[in-house]
Parts: sequence; structure tokens; C-alpha cells
Amino acid sequence: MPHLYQDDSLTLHTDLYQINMMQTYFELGRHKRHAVFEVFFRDLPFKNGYAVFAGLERMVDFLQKLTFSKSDIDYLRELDYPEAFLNYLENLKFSGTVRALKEGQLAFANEPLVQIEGPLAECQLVETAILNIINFQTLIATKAARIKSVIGDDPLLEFGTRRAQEMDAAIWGTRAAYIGGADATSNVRAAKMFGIPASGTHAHALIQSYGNDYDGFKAYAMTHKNCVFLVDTYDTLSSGVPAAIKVAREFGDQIQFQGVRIDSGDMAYISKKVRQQLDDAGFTDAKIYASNDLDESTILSLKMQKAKIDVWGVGTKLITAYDQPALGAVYKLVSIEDEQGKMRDTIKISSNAEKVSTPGKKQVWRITRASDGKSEGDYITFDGERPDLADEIYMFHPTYTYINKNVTDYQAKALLVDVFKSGKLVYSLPDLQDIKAFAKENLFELWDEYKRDLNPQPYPVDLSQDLWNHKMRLISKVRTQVSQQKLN
Ligand SMILES: Nc1ncnc2c1ncn2[C@@H]1O[C@H](COP(=O)(O)OP(=O)(O)OP(=O)(O)O)[C@@H](O)[C@H]1O
Ligand SMILES: O=P(O)(O)OC[C@H]1O[C@H](OP(=O)(O)OP(=O)(O)O)[C@H](O)[C@@H]1O
Ligand SMILES: O=C(O)c1cccnc1
Repeated sequence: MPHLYQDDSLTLHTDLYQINMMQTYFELGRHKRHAVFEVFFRDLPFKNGYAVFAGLERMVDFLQKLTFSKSDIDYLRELDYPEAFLNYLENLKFSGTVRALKEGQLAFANEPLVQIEGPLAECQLVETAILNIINFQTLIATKAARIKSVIGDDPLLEFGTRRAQEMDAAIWGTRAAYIGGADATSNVRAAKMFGIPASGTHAHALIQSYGNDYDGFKAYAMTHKNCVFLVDTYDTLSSGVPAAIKVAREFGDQIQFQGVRIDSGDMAYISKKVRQQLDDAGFTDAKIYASNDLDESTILSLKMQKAKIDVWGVGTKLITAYDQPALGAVYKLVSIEDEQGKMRDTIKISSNAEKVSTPGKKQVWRITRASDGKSEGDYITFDGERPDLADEIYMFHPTYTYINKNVTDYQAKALLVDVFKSGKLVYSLPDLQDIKAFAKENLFELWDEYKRDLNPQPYPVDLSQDLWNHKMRLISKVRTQVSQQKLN
């Protein structure tokens, strides 16, 4: 086992280079300069049309508890950081201001999801953990939403813990999956911690230990009221389902025969046969559960084949975000206090147009039509611009500016909400059930074209005219400065 410290903290859950930069800032008297960083991703995960933002609650907890413990400082001393710097770290608490999307909010590429401002060194320290949390949880919430979008109203059970990237990922991934669309989880600890419905059937081992389906189901029925029997251990149609029916008949009202689970084979063919067998036996209410490497494409295919599946158990491909292991959200400096105490907006230029950052402290607005609440797109402004008070806005594509429209009769909703003000938590964290309901509600705002799993239309994320002008000015200013710079 690794060293376990009595005073373990998550504060060192950062990359060494953050501490190194903090040291530079500290020793050169720059650590208290006011800075603004923003978190955003450049590409939506899974080629989906939207992402479901998740991770805020854990991020808040992390920031609230941000202090270097004695053993943290001792460890940094071993790494040879100077005493004056260690003294500074010893007294450090998060004193910054944070705005973020609410959990469950729909998010799109190139818009700020989280905005952290405060003393430069503090903002730098927290980058790694914030990205770690937001990237993972947003990824899993989005994957769950994709899966749920093909499942519709049928229950989606999250079964992934055994295949997750270790324990933390199973726990927080389960929470994120619940926000995005899962209805219950097999992970008992996650269910207990977050108030997620716990759900489960039984494994093949139970049947194997009794040697046949009938004895296995009977044993389970003797010890449980609610029964879902796993019918594919030996032969689903000739043994599993007939044995489940026999036990259900024998136990009658003593149990609630909820249904059967199939976990192998051609699930379209088998589920139809199973449905027939259950119906013929009079168990028309018994549900058919399915699991086995399911994801949105196999589920969609099974739906198209009219598989008779009522409840979907999804593990590996959900909890590991199988087809895309990471979301690439980044944390970029957008504004910094200069020598004169004035804020100076910063930009990062790249030969790749998509990678040029948008300078300045911003706000994101969701523009919806007043008539039906459908979204026209997102509109990024300088903080302080008020599109919600205007009668008309001009929305244009930030690269292909000839794609544009004037929007009237709209509502503009500011998406970044206050979370911390000067280190003090000012946001009351919603209940998980409310977050889940909020995520579902948000989807109603999106046109179906943006929601389809395959090749969705790109959702407009536009800059206000002022912000766009500012970005263009800064690009040419920085280019001029770089070309005039004499390095030798
Ligand atoms: N009718 C179907 N249409 C499309 N995909 C299906 C259908 N039936 C099953 N599948 C999927 O095909 C894959 C079959 O995988 P696999 O060959 O591992 O299963 P199996 O051999 O039936 O069971 P086991 O897991 O015991 O090896 C799974 O991902 C399953 O979800
Ligand atoms: O396929 P997933 O989407 O990851 O769903 C979870 C899987 O975990 C279980 O299988 P496992 O082989 O671990 O155990 P079991 O078959 O003995 O239940 C279960 O039967 C599912 O097949
Ligand atoms: O309850 C189940 O059926 C279950 C739980 C975890 C993994 N696979 C199946």
C-alpha cells in the first residue's frame, strides 16, 4: 500500500508544473496579480451534438477544502522548494471567484464552462483537478445522454463498476451517468452516497453454484421478494425461461416476478421468443432485461429489429466512455492584471484557426425563441454586455461570418452562474434529482437536428460583435508584436 497520511488532502492533486509556476509567480511578486481563466473544450465528445455538463459539485468540494496539509508541505520541502514559498503555501486558501454552468446544463464547443478568477498562483494551482473532474464527469454524462436518447422511456440501468477505471471513476461516473440519463445503478455505494436508486438482478454464479436454473431461481425466490431471473446460463429458451416460469408459478404471490434478464446471444431473436414464452404462460407484465456490451448503436439496432426488451443494463461502454476515453477541455488564461493594475486580455494564437482562444472575461447566453422556447444558439459576450435587455441581436458564425441572422422575439439566459465570490461559496448546490430533471428539461430546448446521435447539425456558438472585434484586434496586435520582437 502507498503511504497513507492522517492529514491527506487533495491539494497536491495537481501537476508539478503548477507548483513550479506558482513558485515563479511568488518569488517574482506576481502571485497575487488578478487573473481570469476559463475552461472550455474544442470538440464535442462522441461527435455528439451537445455535451451535458457535470462535475460542479465535486469541484466545489475540492475548492472549499483547498489547503496544504502539514504532510503536503513536508513533502514539498523534500522536493526542495524554498521555505518562504512553503510558508506562503501553508497559509493558502482558495480566495477566488468562480462562475460555472449548472450541472446538467447543455454545453457546446468553445464556450466557457467554468470561469475562475483570483490571485494568479491560486488559479494556476487548481487547473489540474478542475479539468480532471469536469472532463471525466461531463464525458460520462454525455455518453449516458446519448444512450438514453435511443432508449427513450425504458429504464437504463448503470452496470459498469467492474469495468470502470478504478473506484473513483465508478463512483463519480455513476453520478454523472445518472445526471445524463441512467435511471438506477448497480453500485451500492454510489446509490447510498448520492441517493440514486439501487437496482440489480443476479449473476450466472448463483445458477452455476446450484448446477441448474430451476434450483438457482428457487433459492433466490426463497430469499427475495422481487425477482428478476438471469435465464441464459445454460440455454435461455429450453431451460432458463421455462425454469423461471415454473418458479414464478410455484411461488405465486410470495414473490414479485418482475421478469428475466438475457445476457448473450442474438438479443433480437431471443427476446422475441422469450416474450412469447412469458406471455403464453400468462406473465404478460414480466419485463425482459438485457445486458451484454450494449451501447447506443447496439440498442438502436435492437430497437429497429423490434427486440422485445424493456429494461437496458449498460456497463462497460457507458462507464468507460468506450469510444472516446477523454474529453479535451482546457483551462486558458483570458485576462491578467498588468503592472499598472489594469486588466489586460490575453489570447493564445495558433496556426490552427480553431485553436485561437477568445480573449477576455465572458458570459454565455442561451438564446431561445420567445414563441416556443427553442434554442437559436449560444451567444458569447463580454461580461457586462446585456443581450437580455436588447430587442434584437445579430448572430453570426465567428469564422464564416457570411452565415448570420438577426434575431428578435427571443429570450437570453445567462448560463454562467455565481458559485464562489472571493472564496466564499454563494451557490446552493441543487439536489441530484433536480440536476437530473434539469438536464432532461434542457434537451427540450434543442431542435431534434442537434440531438440525433449520428451526424447532428452543428449548434451555433457565436460571439457578440464587440467580442469578435476585440478578438480580431488582439490577433493582429499580437502578430505585430511578435514580428517586431528582437530576440537577439
Ligand atoms: N440482434 C442483435 N443485433 C445487434 N447486436 C446484437 C444483437 N444481439 C446481440 N448483439 C450484440 O452483439 C454483441 C455480441 O457479443 P458476444 O459475441 O460477446 O456475445 P455472446 O457470445 O452472445 O455472449 P458472451 O458475452 O457470453 O460471449 C454484444 O455487444 C451484443 O450486445
Ligand atoms: O456488458 P456490460 O455492458 O459491461 O454490462 C455488465 C456486464 O457485467 C456482467 O457480466 P460479467 O461477465 O461480469 O458477469 P456475469 O455474466 O457472471 O454476470 C453482466 O452480466 C453484463 O454482461
Ligand atoms: O444486477 C445486474 O444484473 C448486474 C450488475 C452488474 C453488472 N452486471 C449485471
